[in-house]
Amino acid sequence: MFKINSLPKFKISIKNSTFSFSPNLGFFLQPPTFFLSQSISKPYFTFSSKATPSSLFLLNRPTKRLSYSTNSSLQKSMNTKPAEPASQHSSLNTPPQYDYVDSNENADGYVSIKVDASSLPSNISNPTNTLNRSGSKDILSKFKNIFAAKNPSNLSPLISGFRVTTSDYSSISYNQNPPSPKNNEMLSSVSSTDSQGSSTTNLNILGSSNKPLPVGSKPKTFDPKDQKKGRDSYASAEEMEISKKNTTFATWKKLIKLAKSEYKYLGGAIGLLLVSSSVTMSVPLLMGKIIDIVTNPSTTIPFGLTLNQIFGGLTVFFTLGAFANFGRVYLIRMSGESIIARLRTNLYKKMVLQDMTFFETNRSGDLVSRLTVDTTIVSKSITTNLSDGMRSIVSLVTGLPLMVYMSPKLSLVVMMIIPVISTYAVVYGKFVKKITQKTQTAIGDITKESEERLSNIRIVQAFGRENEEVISFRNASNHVFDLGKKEAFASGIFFGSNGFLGNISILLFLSFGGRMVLNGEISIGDLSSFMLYAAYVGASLAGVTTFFSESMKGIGASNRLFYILERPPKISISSNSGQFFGPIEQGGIGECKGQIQFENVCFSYPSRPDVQIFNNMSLDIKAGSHIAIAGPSGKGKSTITWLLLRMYDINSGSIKIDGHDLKDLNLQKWRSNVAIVPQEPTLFATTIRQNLLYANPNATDEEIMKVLAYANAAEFVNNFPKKLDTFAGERGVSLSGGQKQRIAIARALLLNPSVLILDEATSALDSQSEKSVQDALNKLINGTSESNVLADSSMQTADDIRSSFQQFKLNCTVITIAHRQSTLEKSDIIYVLGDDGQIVETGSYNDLIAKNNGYFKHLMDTMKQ
Ligand SMILES: Nc1ncnc2c1ncn2[C@@H]1O[C@H](COP(=O)(O)OP(=O)(O)OP(=O)(O)O)[C@@H](O)[C@H]1O
Repeated sequence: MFKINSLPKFKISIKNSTFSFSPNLGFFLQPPTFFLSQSISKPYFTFSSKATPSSLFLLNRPTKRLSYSTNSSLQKSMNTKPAEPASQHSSLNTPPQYDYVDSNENADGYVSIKVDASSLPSNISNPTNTLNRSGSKDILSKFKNIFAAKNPSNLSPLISGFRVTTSDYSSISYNQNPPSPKNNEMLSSVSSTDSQGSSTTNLNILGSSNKPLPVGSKPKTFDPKDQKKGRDSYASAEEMEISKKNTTFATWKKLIKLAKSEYKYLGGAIGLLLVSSSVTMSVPLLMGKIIDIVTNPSTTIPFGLTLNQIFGGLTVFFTLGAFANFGRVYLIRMSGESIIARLRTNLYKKMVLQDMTFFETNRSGDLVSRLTVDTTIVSKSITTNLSDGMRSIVSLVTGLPLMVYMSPKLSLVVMMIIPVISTYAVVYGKFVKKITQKTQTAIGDITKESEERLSNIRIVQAFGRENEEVISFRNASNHVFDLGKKEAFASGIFFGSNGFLGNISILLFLSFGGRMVLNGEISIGDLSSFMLYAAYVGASLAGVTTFFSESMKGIGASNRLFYILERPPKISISSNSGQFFGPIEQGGIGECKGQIQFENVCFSYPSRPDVQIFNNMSLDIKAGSHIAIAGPSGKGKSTITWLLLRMYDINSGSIKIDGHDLKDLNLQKWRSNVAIVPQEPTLFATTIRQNLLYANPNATDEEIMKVLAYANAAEFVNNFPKKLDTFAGERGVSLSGGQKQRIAIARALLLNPSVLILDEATSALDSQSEKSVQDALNKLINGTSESNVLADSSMQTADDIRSSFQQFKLNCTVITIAHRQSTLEKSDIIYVLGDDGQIVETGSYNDLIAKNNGYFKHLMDTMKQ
């Protein structure tokens, strides 16, 4: 395990870039997890020193400035953020008067420090907080803070981690005369003297309070504008390009097309809609007639019916209407659900068939949001909303002529309002479309941020970033709220004024209508019918405008779906095109032997076209050979494997498998010939058995145990109470790094591949385990072992299992990417990647290491240091 005292020399590393951490952080995080956003891009310091008699480690979070000094005149100081104008932070200009209360040295040499923060500056709330945390051995590995406020939202950025690891320190005291902090910085300082009194170390940590925030500044957390930066910008540019082509009319056509397969149900629903609407629209007419009959006994009743017979008949008529309405709603809802299910499946299918660039530029949380939220909105807009809209339109187009029929004069009065409302509806609808697209994007942002953070909660907690994450989430959530507020305001104005206009038209109607009744131009019954029709028409008009605005919401959301549905993957993974390895009589090109040739390959990642990874790089790997690829970090070793799987297309040159150009091969089938154990193996949140079956769903438990034994994993799996049924946790979080790697090796072996790629496959194992996995693999690869078979449940250890192996040889090409000598030694040929994107040396380990000024020899020598 990593020991502070063993650090070689004085080191300072600054993390002010989101994507790069210095190697010394790797001690704590295996594998290091990087967040793909700006929110932890604050400077991060690790600090260690052997320049003092004892080692000292400091872990300091969003500290603005850090200075370190020893009496040996070693001084480092950094400013990581331009200072805020002093005037804004005058109250923070005074150094805080922390009272040092207690320090206590644990038996293991770690020091706990207690600081009374009661005299914190008044603008920091909860001034009675006591900073009190003690260190333990765990602190280093878990990044627990020694200093932290009880209410971290007030003080968290102050000093987040401090630890002195030495038994030499006899005292730690608070420096009463710290240097003046600048602007909003607050200062804490610890000085210590070693037991011999021969050396003093002063640590001055200048931090800042995040409450109150400096005027005009925000914590660097979620900023919607950030979403436009970095990798999101690539996706949004492409998405905007596609969205631009989708006019409202074109989108509508596509939406209707989506509903096409439901035409039987939707047709039935439209039929029932006409029935129920006819019933509804006849109500005012019938009511008017009944009022006239009741108020004027001389009125003749049609067909000589009695009033009771009329009521009985109407009850039957209305029941028919009710059934028709039920059928309409049921059919519409059912079609809606069916469309959602189909839409989601199509969308998911399109997503999983996309190329890597798509996934590098679109975050999974956002994609999930499109799959769930947007599909629901779209489906609603083409079913329920469409149905309600149609009902309103039917009411409108039947109600209006009836009104005109009853009284053209009154109709003219009422209809004066219609153009105003319609214009209004169009303007409002356009606004709603825009805001919905923005809101859905913002919801997608929330989903992707929270999904990423929650799935990496260990890192969040280990870095003590809970607070910032909550702030970031709150900001993202507030962004949605802000958009919602705008929509609410617009809706308020729209519906409020609509209601007002409706009421004004009623007033006009009553004043005109009343006079007409008095003049005998219209009967009371007809006026009542007219009033009911006017009410229906008014409601329909409101319905039509709602339909319009809801449709615009649907269109806004559907543009987010059509971007994916219509995006042709840059590399097609279609299952029925191209040549495939397999029996010639079945249309194949013969079984895959595993010969691999890279010829003058030039490549740069699409998201970073300016950085050339390979420049006329050539490789020739014989079928069935065991080769290794070596080279300094970041030179493209893993990239070779991604190109081999055609995750990306090369810029020029060619890659051939058994002489066939990779571009001519059926990708799905080619990939099924390759097994990869990646640097960071990923397991799914299911049992170990299911994870293994992912490679080969037909494998038996016996075969599973066999490959587990080869991967030196049988023993620990057998030791789990639930053995193969042990749950691996999300992304394999319930297993250690080494255990995950071994399961991943077993999974790869279970595929029985033609090409096996081991990308640092044993890097997380201790040397003993690595040796045993490598031995097993080497035996498999070279076929010298009496290996094979096994797993009878009575066999408890890997040795038991291995001893029952029979002759077995892994008959495939093996590509190993490794740094360790023990791994490299075993390969037939090593290809060494150099600085200029080419293979600079090729040969066996012994040949390469024998070259005195050789690149490989130099590489190996550097790693030994
Ligand atoms: N998806 C990507 N998009 C853009 N650049 C990438 C991508 N993946 C890797 N790179 C860059 O390509 C270069 C080669 O990366 P690669 O992972 O192949 O290196 P490597 O030799 O395997 O390194 P290591 O030994 O550290 O694993 C690096 O500079 C890396 O930053």
